[in-house]
Amino acid sequence: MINVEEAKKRISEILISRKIEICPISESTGLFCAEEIFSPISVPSFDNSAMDGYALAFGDLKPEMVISGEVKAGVLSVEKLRPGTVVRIFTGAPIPEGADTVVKQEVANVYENKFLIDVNEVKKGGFVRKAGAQCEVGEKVLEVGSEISSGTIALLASLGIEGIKVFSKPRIGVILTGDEVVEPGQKLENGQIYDANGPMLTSALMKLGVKPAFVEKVKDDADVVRSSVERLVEQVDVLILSGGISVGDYDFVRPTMQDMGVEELFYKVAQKPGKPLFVGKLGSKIIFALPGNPSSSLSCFMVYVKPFIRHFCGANDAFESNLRFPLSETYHSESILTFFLKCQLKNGMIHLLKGQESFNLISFNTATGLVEIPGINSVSPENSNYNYYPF
Ligand SMILES: Nc1nc2c(c(=O)[nH]1)N[C@H]1C(S)=C(S)[C@@H](COP(=O)(O)OP(=O)(O)OC[C@H]3O[C@@H](n4cnc5c(N)ncnc54)[C@H](O)[C@@H]3O)O[C@H]1N2
Ligand code: MOO
Repeated sequence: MINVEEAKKRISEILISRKIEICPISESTGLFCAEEIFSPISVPSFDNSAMDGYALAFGDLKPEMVISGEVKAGVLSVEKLRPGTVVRIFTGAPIPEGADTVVKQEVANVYENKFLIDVNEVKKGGFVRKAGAQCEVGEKVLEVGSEISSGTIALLASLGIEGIKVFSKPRIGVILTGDEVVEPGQKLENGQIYDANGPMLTSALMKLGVKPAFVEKVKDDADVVRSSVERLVEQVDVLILSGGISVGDYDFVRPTMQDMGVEELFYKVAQKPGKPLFVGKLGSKIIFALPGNPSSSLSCFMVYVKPFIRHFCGANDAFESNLRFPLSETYHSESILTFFLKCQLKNGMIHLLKGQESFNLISFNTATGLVEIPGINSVSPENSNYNYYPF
């Protein structure tokens, strides 16, 4: 059995080969950039007004000046400013040659074609958005591995970029084991339970922008588990199994991995829930076998599978889990295991919830995430910071 830090380290060291594709920017939200982007133009590409008002040369400023013309946004050619005069100007309109300052209309008085101003209200260069203020031509604006948000898309669009190279999402499939597990909608016979892990893992994957290639339920039968894994692993980059990974007579997942020659990266982590976690490699395929209890499955997903998938998707910060918050109460544990507890993050504090058993889902509804309580101390004091994993 290894500890949580060692398990995280081994996952962060898995080598993967990502694919790259070109994507229209409008379809790239949530993907990760696979190239450095350098601005093809300066933005703004011309000096322009930040306000509706009047443009003038600060050196010519006088309490009374003549309004000699008008410039509106979108005009393609603009006359030079006549010395000693002002021009009416609108937000986004080009600053005429000879002008260097804009006065917003709220502080000016206008009488016929006269512009009247308290000169103390005017700041040299005021309300002029200079060419290149956002970025200069050739300036780096995006790093490899940065996540594309609506804001990123606005930035790329402002540079006239229509498509970018992004990392392809991995293909991921889910296999659920357990003879007792039935689909919602079916009648529950004695000894049966409804499948919580299938919908839960699907939802957690969808949140990462990955639609599972399949979610297939298999019987607790050695031959069926093996033939299903052999067939389905071919279809994906990452295979996730739920259940059947413990030591019972009907837990066939680890023996299957051994029979198939899957290289075991680790099995069993000193943690609760989720101790019998298996991670392995078959050629270029990565296999996560998560324990069947839903809390154990979700906890292992959040702590190990999620960062790995984000890494596969191209995120450059996938393994930097720096969310740490103080506990609202002291937590006592006699265990050497690291605990991942369902909690609520409220007003910057972590509040532990009732019903922490790994079969118990009642607090999943109100939980905002998990908190990691290291197993080395028997007392985890309130107000100290602990790793937090948001759902
Ligand atoms: N002798 C030992 N027994 C167990 C150990 C151990 O160390 N020695 N570890 C326990 C721990 S910890 C866990 S966690 C479980 C993990 O067991 P498996 O991964 O083999 O999972 P199953 O036995 O198939 O199922 C466990 C539990 O979860 C329920 N389950 C399974 N699939 C689903 C699903 N899709 N939706 C909802 N619930 C599901 C299943 O009915 C079981 O109750 O092993 C302990 N045993
Ligand atoms: O540690 Mo198991 O994962 O109790 O539920």
